[in-house]
Amino acid sequence: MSAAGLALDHVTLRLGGRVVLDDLSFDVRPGELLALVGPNGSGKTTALRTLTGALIPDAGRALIDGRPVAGLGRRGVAARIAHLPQGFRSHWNLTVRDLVRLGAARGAGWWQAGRPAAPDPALDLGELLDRRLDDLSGGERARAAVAWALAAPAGALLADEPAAALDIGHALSLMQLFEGLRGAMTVVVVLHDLGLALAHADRVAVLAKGRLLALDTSQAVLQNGAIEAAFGIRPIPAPVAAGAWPVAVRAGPETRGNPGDSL
Ligand SMILES: Nc1ncnc2c1ncn2[C@@H]1O[C@H](COP(=O)(O)OP(=O)(O)OP(=O)(O)O)[C@@H](O)[C@H]1O
Repeated sequence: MSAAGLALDHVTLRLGGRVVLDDLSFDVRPGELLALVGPNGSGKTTALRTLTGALIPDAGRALIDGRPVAGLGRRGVAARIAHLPQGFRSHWNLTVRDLVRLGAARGAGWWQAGRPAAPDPALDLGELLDRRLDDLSGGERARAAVAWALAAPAGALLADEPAAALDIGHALSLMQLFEGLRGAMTVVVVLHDLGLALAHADRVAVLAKGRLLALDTSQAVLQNGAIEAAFGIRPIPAPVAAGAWPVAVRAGPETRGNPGDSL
């Protein structure tokens, strides 16, 4: 399966009477690693769920490879997109091995799914395969969830805060795993850690109040003021070697008040 191109095209979406996505448009190029960042409530999860067709826009459309998501059906979307929701939990207290098997059956059926490949070594699940999910730590469960998401072939992975529970070593391994998928798969990853986003993504989309402030390279979003405008903080490039954390993020005096107030 080839990497999928994704897009939101002038999407406006209301939830509970409030505009959550406000004329939001962006393209994700086939095979790129795109980080989606923005303050709490800025619409990141809603944008991913719109791309999967789980939420229907009031205006505009979501597209996979140029085709409206609405016309693909649930199975059509599942065959193309792996969606790892925020705080993923399995309904059953499976072993990690069975969770990965379940992931391999997504979009097909148990009877059609081949044997899943072993989880990527970057996920460090070798010792955990026969442990049950309820007996794992939050970060171990989060790594198992990524293995679930990647167990079936798909043209794109939409991962909502997959690194939130991970220690720094496992978070870096996860981002390296995503980098390794480049080209073969499109990856959209929601991250709260700006260091991870800026260090590893091909491009960074900055959301605030349901609007796109920037979609550009890390260098560009650091320089064009989008990070300041979205979060009310000042990103400071750190003097570290390439490949390490490229920025430190320090609160500035302008952090008082609500992020995005200047929009
Ligand atoms: N079912 C709902 N009904 C009403 N409002 C909702 C509903 N779901 C989400 N919202 C609101 O939509 C806005 C965007 O939510 P969303 O989960 O997309 O934000 P987010 O950027 O992913 O936030 P976070 O960083 O906190 O995970 C929030 O203000 C949220 O309260």
